[in-house]
Amino acid sequence: MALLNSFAAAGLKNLQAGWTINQRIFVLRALHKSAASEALEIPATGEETMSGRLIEPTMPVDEKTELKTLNDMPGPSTLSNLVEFFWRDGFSRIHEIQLEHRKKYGKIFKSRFGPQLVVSIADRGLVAEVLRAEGVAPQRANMESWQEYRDMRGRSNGLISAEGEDWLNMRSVLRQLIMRPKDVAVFSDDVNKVVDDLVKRVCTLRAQESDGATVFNVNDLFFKYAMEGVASILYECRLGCLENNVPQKTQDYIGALNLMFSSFKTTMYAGAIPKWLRPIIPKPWEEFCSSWDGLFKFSMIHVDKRFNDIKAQLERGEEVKGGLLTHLLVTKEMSIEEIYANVTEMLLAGVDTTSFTLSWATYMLAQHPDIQEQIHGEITRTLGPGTVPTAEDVSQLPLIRGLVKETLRLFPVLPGNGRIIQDDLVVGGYFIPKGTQLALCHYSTSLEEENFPGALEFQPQRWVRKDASDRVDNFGSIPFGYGIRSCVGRRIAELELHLALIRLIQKFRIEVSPVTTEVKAKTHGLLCPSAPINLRFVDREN
Ligand code: HEM
Repeated sequence: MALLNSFAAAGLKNLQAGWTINQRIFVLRALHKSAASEALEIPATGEETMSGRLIEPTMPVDEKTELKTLNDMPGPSTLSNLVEFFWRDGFSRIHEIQLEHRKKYGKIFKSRFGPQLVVSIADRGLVAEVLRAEGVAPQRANMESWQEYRDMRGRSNGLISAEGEDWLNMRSVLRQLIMRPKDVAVFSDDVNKVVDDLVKRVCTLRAQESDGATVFNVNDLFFKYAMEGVASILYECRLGCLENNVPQKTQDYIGALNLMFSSFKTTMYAGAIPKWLRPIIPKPWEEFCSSWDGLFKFSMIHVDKRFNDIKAQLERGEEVKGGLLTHLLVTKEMSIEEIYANVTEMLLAGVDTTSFTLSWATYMLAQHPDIQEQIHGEITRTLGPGTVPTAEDVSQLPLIRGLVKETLRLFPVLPGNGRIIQDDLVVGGYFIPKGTQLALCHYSTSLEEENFPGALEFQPQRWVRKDASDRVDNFGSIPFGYGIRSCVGRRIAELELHLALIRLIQKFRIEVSPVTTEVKAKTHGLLCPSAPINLRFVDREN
């Protein structure tokens, strides 16, 4: 017992790496009763969630419980995965495959991709267990190709690609600056100026069409809005994305970004193709490097410019004022290389994610005119007609927040997320050894009827809290992740989304254009529209 207690005290971390699986299972079984429920922070039975249902304890604390191993776990064979992904274009249907596999194999299943084994978790309670058990520096995925590029060019890592202590240090700097709504509320005015330009751009684009209302492929427009918005915060300057003539440097950057995403499969292969094959198949790696070169170059130009402006101001004895970048440059909490890497990776993470969410949200509004009217009513009643909203106003507009949450529930930009577990773990009755790659199936849990009654319906009001005791932390839908490694840009994204949507709904009635056929989601790295979404923006009377 003393032995067990000392293990329990040291947590699961101390399970010796050199032990056989059976030895580790033995100790975990013994720990099961005494400590595992604490170590894994299993949610208490009866914990209430937003949908009013209970999180069931998924690891029954029962003496007779036998832990199963990965060998016992169901899942598709390597052959069927190969057919699914390479023959049936599974890369663009990863979200659908999640649903199919959940139905066929249950809440937890394994898949093999060549030598790589992935354990998929497709259940709200199990996802909660995994994320609540995370250590101080969780690892998302294997970032070898990102790391190789950075080593080759002598570049630092940003938050997305960093691990361990490096990541922890940078995360603790950024967390204090942008993780709370009130931290980002100071960017309201800057974002609102970008929203002004978005509204003007809608008017310019629709005026070019014969009906004076249609904007074709709204994602192009929202991509430019998201890039301009996030750059106004990260670089503290405007890029001119929403102007008629987009400046050449900005166009070059957009080209690099598109190369990174449009050749998603190619860049994925860049990581998957062994190094010795590169002389024979050089293109994926070359494209991967050249798009990173473009992204870094663009960030460096803007960071250096701000650095030189600050230096000049200091030399003139002027007070230096500014936002996030100014803070990082002045306090030197990060090295200049770390600043380059972080703004580069944040810009990369912050553009498509936000623009796809805006495309889906406006598409949903157009398809549900009654809901659009309810939201318009809430905005008008709360703000008065035509008032430009600020970040503070958003807390008074639960339906706008519900609109964003519901959009991200139905279309989680990251349909799945990854973790490489750093300690042996027991989840769903299985022993999963340290180092295993987990896939958290957010798309599938978001569409689970048990988690969200009427799961396929668009119901922003389901997120409106009835009173303060109404819990909203539903692990069924966590589009920004959860915990210490969750999205650091969440508050920035929400600010951009809320302010843009309020203004668009205030000014326009958004309708589906007759030339739009039903648009479904496809996976292209992120969950994105499979066809252009064309919408009509009709002036409202008020
Ligand atoms: C709708 C918009 C967005 C969504 C849905 C989203 C979602 C996510 C998700 C799911 C993760 C992984 C979390 C995890 O592993 O637990 C993530 C990570 C991250 N996101 Fe976002 N994101 C959005 C916008 C942004 C924006 C605007 C920025 C930057 C300004 C940003 C910067 C990042 C960074 C740097 C990380 C890595 C954090 C880390 O590893 O510490 N994201 N995001």
